[in-house]
Amino acid sequence: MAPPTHARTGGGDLAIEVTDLVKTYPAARKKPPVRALDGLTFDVPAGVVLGLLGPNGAGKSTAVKILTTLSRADSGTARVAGLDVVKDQQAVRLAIGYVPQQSSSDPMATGTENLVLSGRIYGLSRSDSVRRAAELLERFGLAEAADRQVRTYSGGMQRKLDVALGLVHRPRVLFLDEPTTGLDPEARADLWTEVERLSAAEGLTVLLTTHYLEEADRLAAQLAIVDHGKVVASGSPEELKAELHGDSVQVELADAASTTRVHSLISGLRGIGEVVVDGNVVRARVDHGATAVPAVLGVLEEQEIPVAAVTVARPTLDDVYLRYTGRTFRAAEQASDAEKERAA
Ligand SMILES: Nc1ncnc2c1ncn2[C@@H]1O[C@H](COP(=O)(O)OP(=O)(O)OP(=O)(O)O)[C@@H](O)[C@H]1O
Repeated sequence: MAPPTHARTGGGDLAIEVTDLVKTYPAARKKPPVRALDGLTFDVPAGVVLGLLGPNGAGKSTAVKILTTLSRADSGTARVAGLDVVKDQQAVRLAIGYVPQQSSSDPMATGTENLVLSGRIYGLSRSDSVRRAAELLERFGLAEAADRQVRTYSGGMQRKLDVALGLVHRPRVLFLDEPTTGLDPEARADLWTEVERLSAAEGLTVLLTTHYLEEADRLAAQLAIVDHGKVVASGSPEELKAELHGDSVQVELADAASTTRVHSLISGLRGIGEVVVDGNVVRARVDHGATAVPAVLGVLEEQEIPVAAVTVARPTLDDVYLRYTGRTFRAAEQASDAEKERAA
């Protein structure tokens, strides 16, 4: 497998530069230490939305905590808005906005009160804070709810307020940690539109972490795919998918018990690349979808294996992830969840 060649974009005005970050959490309760970052390297050109995509436990939040000065790496360097996150900690804090996974708003205060307080904390005068609060509430479609307590907001409204809170002091770089986790599809799409608008209209650099492939595909102009604390591939979603030639054939089986047999039958056909099993679905990378499907269906019919559905698709980010890590995104998430349960 060829190593990723474009983890660095090189040249231009870089808003974030991350070089070889390593972070190990110490051993706890007879558990071994956890190497959360293992030489993480990537950069983000100014004005770009970069998605740090990886399954749970890949190290995304740890990276964001280091870049937002909330945690320190064991080694490696990171610069944000041209400033070193260790040596220029205070200046970094003023140059960035950070929207953590957990909401930081006060549920008993109104939207306006939350924003005004945040403005005051950042050193804005009272009148500037009030003006900025009104401007942000308007921009995020929250003006009508401005004087309501935040606890009465829907999940989507609360998340928009969280993003607004991160923007009060007009940062140059905005960090969004898993911004749409827990939101329904409509609220998620709504927030995507807001983030797109922000980056387009204001030239804001946005680093967002996500474990939603669809979110990464839709929102990020550049992606860094993270696995076990390292960037395994990077580029625009289109570039990453275009690197995979051919198509992806998915065979959904009526009976999950036959997946192993189907895996070996399909693997034996000509023109077939990697074959993986994902639940009752067997997925294969093929040179040509149009010629592979009749061959796949032929061999399954011959063996009298019932098929629920067959689909042919252009490569997805899941295929990209599979190519660089050897497992599907869903399998990686399940493994990470199982690991967490064991550790608990
Ligand atoms: N404070 C901590 N102490 C010990 N281990 C930690 C700590 N924080 C994170 N980890 C471990 O470090 C690894 C990376 O975690 P991190 O939260 O950075 O991943 P992530 O990609 O953001 O995933 P998630 O979306 O689940 O937060 C995981 O194995 C996690 O269990």
